[in-house]
Amino acid sequence: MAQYSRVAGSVALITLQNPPVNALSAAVRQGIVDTVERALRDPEVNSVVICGQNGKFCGGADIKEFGRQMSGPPLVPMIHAIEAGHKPMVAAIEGVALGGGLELALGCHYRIAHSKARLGLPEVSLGLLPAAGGSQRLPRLIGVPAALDLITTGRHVTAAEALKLGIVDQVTDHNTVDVAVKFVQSVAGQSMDSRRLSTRPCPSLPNLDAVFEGVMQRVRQSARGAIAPVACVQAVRAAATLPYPQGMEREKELMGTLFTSGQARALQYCFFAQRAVGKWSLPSGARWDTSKAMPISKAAVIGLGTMGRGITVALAQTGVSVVAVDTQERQLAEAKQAVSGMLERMAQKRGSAPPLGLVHYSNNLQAAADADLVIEAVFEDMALKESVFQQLSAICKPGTFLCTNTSGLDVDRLASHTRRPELVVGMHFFAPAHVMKLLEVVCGPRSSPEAVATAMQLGKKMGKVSVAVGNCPGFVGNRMLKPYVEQANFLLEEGATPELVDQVLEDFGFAMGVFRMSDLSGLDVGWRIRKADKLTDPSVPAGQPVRVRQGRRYSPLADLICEQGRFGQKTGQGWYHYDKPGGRVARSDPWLHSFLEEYRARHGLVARHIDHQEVLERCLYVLINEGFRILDDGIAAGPEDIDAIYVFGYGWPRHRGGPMFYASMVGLARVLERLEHYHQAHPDVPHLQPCRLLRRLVASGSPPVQRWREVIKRLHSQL
Ligand SMILES: CC/C=C\C/C=C/C(=O)SCCNC(=O)CCNC(=O)[C@H](O)C(C)(C)COP(=O)(O)OP(=O)(O)OC[C@H]1O[C@@H](n2cnc3c(N)ncnc32)[C@H](O)[C@@H]1OP(=O)(O)O
Repeated sequence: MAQYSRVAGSVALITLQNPPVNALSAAVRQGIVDTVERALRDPEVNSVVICGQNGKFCGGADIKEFGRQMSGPPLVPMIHAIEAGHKPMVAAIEGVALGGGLELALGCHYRIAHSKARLGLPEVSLGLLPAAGGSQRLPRLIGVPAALDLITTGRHVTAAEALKLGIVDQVTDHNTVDVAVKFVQSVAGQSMDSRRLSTRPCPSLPNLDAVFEGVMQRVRQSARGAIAPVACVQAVRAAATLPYPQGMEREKELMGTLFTSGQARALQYCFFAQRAVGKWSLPSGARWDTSKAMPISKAAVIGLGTMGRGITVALAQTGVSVVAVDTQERQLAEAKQAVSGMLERMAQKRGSAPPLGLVHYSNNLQAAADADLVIEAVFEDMALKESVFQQLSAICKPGTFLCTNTSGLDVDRLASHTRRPELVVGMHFFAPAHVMKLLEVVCGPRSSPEAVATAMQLGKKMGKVSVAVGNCPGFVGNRMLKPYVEQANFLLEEGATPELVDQVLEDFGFAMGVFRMSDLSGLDVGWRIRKADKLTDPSVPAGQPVRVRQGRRYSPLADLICEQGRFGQKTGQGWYHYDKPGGRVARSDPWLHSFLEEYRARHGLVARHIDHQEVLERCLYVLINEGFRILDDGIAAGPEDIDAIYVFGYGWPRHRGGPMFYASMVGLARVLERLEHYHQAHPDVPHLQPCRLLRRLVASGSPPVQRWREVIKRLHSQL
């Protein structure tokens, strides 16, 4: 809807009304068309201001309409009619002007923004391009390089930057609509010819071809297979090289390909998944909208290794006062330096003061006594964590939430070492904790709704995508990672190389293949866990084949690599070779290849040719299969939770929508058939055995991923 009113005698005020973000739904577009026509017709009106209800100009096209049959007036002629209008039109931008919202504003003759407004063309992050003339008007307004930056990254800019770039004509701290009304009266009656962006030439650029070639190369590299950024470059190129009408044709043609693509569906699914995970519910019935989160103004972080330091930085950045505790003086001193350095660098980038005063350091656990919430981040060792929880339980004031940053240990067991198990939850951050967007909030069977709500809210405040998950070894992310890494190791035994496996996964779109990723995280981490799980124990029962543990196939390859002191990047050697310890460029390592050959020979394994499809299917489908088990076990509430975890924490390519969405795109019947095939070939690998939920979903006709929750509910209610 759009409301029409007359203000200051001769100004028509058109207010977009579609809460919460005034998205351009069919009804809003119809409202704009009608009210603009009315304003142009009305002889009493000499100028127009367009604004949005509730301090938000417009969040763009209505994404919910994309999957449906289009109805209502299209955006392009609607915006064209505004631009062509003979009365001055001003966009009064408060809150946001994004996507179609900014394109609407670009059709206006002037743009006035509130200083707190954010503007951008984020269509690329939804697998689209600004196809309501944005790809043609913006380069004409601000030049090709700046337009390419905004359109290919989708980044939002502040009003101040928008003014500097020339996107807006004025920024105000006052009531934007009042300022716009005053302004539009001052230009009423003037010719708007020079203000119509579509009639302007694109500012010329020397070496146009070279600029576009360079940009295209960079964009292709960072896109990792995503097609929208490439189409965005092509559209801007059309603006720079073609007259406006032909440029618009090209924009439409490129959008036609993107609009119906699987990638656009995947990216739009991710948009809604990211929002859906905030609306958590637990098997106990506790929910996001009925559970009260407690305010956290003082937190404590215990253990200042890499994770503890990152968490401290992330908390301080959020404005939370932190007491950072490590009982080892040397570690404490190093952490102090590292945390201050990180805070200073981040502040310098932002051009603000570092919040150094918010962080206090102590070598005594007692310093956590009056914290509202404590995050334990000591070494990943159950006995050590148990002792810390026991002490915290005695030291902390009543009501302090006790959280653990464990990456997979039993949160409920830790809770049982306290006198307040209901206040214990997992807060599993990902390294580096001040950068990575994901937070798994692990809910034990005794965690109270308030504890979960508080951890979820704190995560949100820290800018994280917080996902509530159940308590089981590895939770969601690491539980699914285990069979994935295991398959990769089996593939090496059978004849693949780390280079082949990584290449296939990186071609799929992962930022890093499994072996490169393991080298980066440190191979010793997994080794320690396998030791704790008694998998590497040399006292494996006599006669037990060396490639079998606990009755199933086991590859000791990673253990043997660790025994050589090869822990990955940090030691300069792992699955790859690095120039020096801490080096980042992974090089193929002839030692590793000979080692694999000797290993196969020792175990009577004959290397065979393994094609890309097998690598991809075995690594991904086994991970997806575990995802179905997690859903069946109720450890994740829905596929969106798993997908958000993989996209935001594990480098899963966003344009593939997350593992569960990907499975639905491949076809559940196909995933099932391939798992059956591989399980038949490897009956000693239980993870390849298709899970019950997958079979039930296929039997139910493979419903779309958005309907899996219903099937899961039905399945459980029949138990
Ligand atoms: C045929 C097409 C031709 C032309 C091309 C034009 C294309 C487009 O315009 S595509 C859309 C471009 N716009 C965006 O990408 C903006 C998306 N929205 C956001 O980034 C954020 O929502 C926000 C910055 C606008 C607000 O953030 P915040 O205050 O944190 O709120 P939420 O993100 O939680 O959103 C609240 C609520 O609104 C829903 N929503 C937001 N934007 C849209 C939208 N464009 N269409 C439909 N719905 C939208 C969002 O899903 C939330 O809904 P729930 O409360 O139900 O979860």
